[in-house]
Amino acid sequence: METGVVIVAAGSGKRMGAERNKLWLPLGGEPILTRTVRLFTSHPEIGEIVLVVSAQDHEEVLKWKRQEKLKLTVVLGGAERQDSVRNGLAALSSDCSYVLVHDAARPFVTREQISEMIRQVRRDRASIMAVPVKDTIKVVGADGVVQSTPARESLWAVQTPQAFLVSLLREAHEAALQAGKTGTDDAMLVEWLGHTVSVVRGSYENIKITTPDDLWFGEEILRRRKGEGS
Ligand SMILES: Nc1ccn([C@@H]2O[C@H](COP(=O)(O)OP(=O)(O)OP(=O)(O)O)[C@@H](O)[C@H]2O)c(=O)n1
Ligand SMILES: C[C@](O)(CO)[C@H](O)COP(=O)(O)O
Repeated sequence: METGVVIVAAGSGKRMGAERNKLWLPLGGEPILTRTVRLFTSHPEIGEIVLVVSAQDHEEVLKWKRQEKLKLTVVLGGAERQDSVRNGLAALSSDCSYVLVHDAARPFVTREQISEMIRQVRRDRASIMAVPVKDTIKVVGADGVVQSTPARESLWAVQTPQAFLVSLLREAHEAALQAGKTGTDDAMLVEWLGHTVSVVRGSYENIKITTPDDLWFGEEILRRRKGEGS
């Protein structure tokens, strides 16, 4: 029962405000993109890798793939993250039974966390990585006035990898496409089918590089890990 990964890297990085896709920015001296991809090319339990990239990055990624002799499939993404995931799913081989979906903008996931998600999805068919929120979260209306304050103990900040039975995720994406619904993560689409999604407690280090300050946090995470010899 093959496990694959769809790594989504086809965004434009608008919130980073860089001149090109944020994933080419250096982190510890290596582009975020290549750092994240190597986490999976070096993982013994990942049998297949599909990397979803933008048209602007396509040629450069193919050149890097050839230079590094990497076994991965490169496909083009879409307007929304959901479209990119769908394109990645379509490129998975027929013998891939389980899939992890991971943001290329999350270069700090660990080998052990990837293994944990693979174990969990074989039991639960749908599982996500998340951490309990530390701040109080409020729902605020367009008028800038607080509408409600959900109980913090029930709130988790969702990360990736998110892991699914391939057939389940394909069904969820097809249903969302037919309904014209867009979710901000893949688990939402599975939840809309009424399927349960389990949660694996992740790490606060598994940040998504989104805005410039995340680069500083990221360099500090690398420094700390280097000091710990990991
Ligand atoms: N149409 C899209 C949008 C996003 N992503 C990917 O999904 C991950 C999470 O998205 P996000 O952090 O929002 O990246 P961007 O969309 O590039 O950032 P922004 O929203 O600031 O433009 C990233 O690895 C991004 O490359 C993608 O593959 N296809
Ligand atoms: C999937 C995700 O990383 C979970 O937190 C997040 O929803 C991605 O959102 P983005 O706006 O596409 O970065």
